[in-house]
Amino acid sequence: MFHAIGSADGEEEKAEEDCPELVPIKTKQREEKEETSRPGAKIPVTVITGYLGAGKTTLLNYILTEQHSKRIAVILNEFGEGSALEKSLAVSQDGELYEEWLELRNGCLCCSVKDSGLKAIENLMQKKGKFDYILLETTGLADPGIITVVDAKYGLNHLAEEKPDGLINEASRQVALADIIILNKTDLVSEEDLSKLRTTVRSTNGLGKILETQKSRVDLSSILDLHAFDSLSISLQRKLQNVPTTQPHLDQSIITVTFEVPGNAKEESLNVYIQNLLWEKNVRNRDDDCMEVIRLKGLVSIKDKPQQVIVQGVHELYDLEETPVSWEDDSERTNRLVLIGRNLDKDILKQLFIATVTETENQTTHFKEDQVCP
Ligand SMILES: Nc1nc2c(ncn2[C@@H]2O[C@H](COP(=O)(O)OP(=O)(O)OP(=O)(O)O)[C@@H](O)[C@H]2O)c(=O)[nH]1
Ligand SMILES: [Zn+2]
Repeated sequence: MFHAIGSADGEEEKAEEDCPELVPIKTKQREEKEETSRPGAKIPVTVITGYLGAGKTTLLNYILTEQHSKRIAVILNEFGEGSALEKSLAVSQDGELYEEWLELRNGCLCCSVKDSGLKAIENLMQKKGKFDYILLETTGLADPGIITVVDAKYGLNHLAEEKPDGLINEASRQVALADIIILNKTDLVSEEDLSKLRTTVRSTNGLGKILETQKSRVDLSSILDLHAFDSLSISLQRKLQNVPTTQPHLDQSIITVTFEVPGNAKEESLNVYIQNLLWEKNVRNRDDDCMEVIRLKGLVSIKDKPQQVIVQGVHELYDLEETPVSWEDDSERTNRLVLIGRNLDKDILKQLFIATVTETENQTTHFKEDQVCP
């Protein structure tokens, strides 16, 4: 999610006019109600991320110029000086400069912002009303609905890059967070190298859809329905069922762990389980390394709730969302979780979840209150 930053009292009145009032966060619930009564009322925001030069702008330009029936808004969120202007020019085709939204013939809009993505999106809502999709290019934001573009030629190097202090490198993090991973520039590598990259990417993120492209020319229908897809818990259930637990490809590398536990969890116990992983970070594996969860996704069964609940987590943020789908009967109730991260031990994670569901006291075995992970 975007964090609202209060706008400075400006000398520039024009800029202030363009910046609408920020909407308080408490409107979220109302919006969700609206969405259920009016399907499709929420516009999906997709973040396009990826290593320097992987092909993000190429992808956006492709979307902006390709003929399709969708109304798409693209926000180029460039943080570097100068590059925004360069990109604007590249996109506008006729060389027209814009600070405003640039309308393209195929029903798309494009805009470049340097600071808050939120400002640009709200601006867009006020001026243009309805869009099918909003795409946002960035190198840093983390939010569900993420497309990561990977350079087929240098991707493996980026993924293997070692960071000081054992930190997770940026390329791995981007792949771990992605819903869709585009292996771009396939023209530059042999089938053998491509297959190595595919295997590494798959072992990092067992959940995401992998696509292969040249010049980021991807089938648009396959990348534009990320949120729509997830809100249907039936498809999520089917999708999660096919996710395998992966083996670490490199030492200390990110893997995907998945398991299923039948039964109901009390909402409070479920929160404790998730918070121990994402917030307290006090769950350790057999080597006493802290588990680091980057992404968490699941379909869970909560005690006294007839509906299936989706849990989504990205780094420290997570939320539980009731779906409109009810469990058919009690025998069917089951929890399916997918966790992507480092030092993950499937057995321990599953055991802890079983303890959560059955409310036995073995919760403490792998939690060390006094030894919080960095
Ligand atoms: N050979 C080859 N080159 C490509 C392909 N896709 C993109 N490129 C080139 O790769 C370079 C970088 O592409 P961009 O789309 O600017 O990459 P980006 O991710 O937006 O880059 P930054 O914004 O700098 O991080 C450009 O020169 C593209 O023309 C491809 O499939 N094959
Ligand atoms: Zn770019």
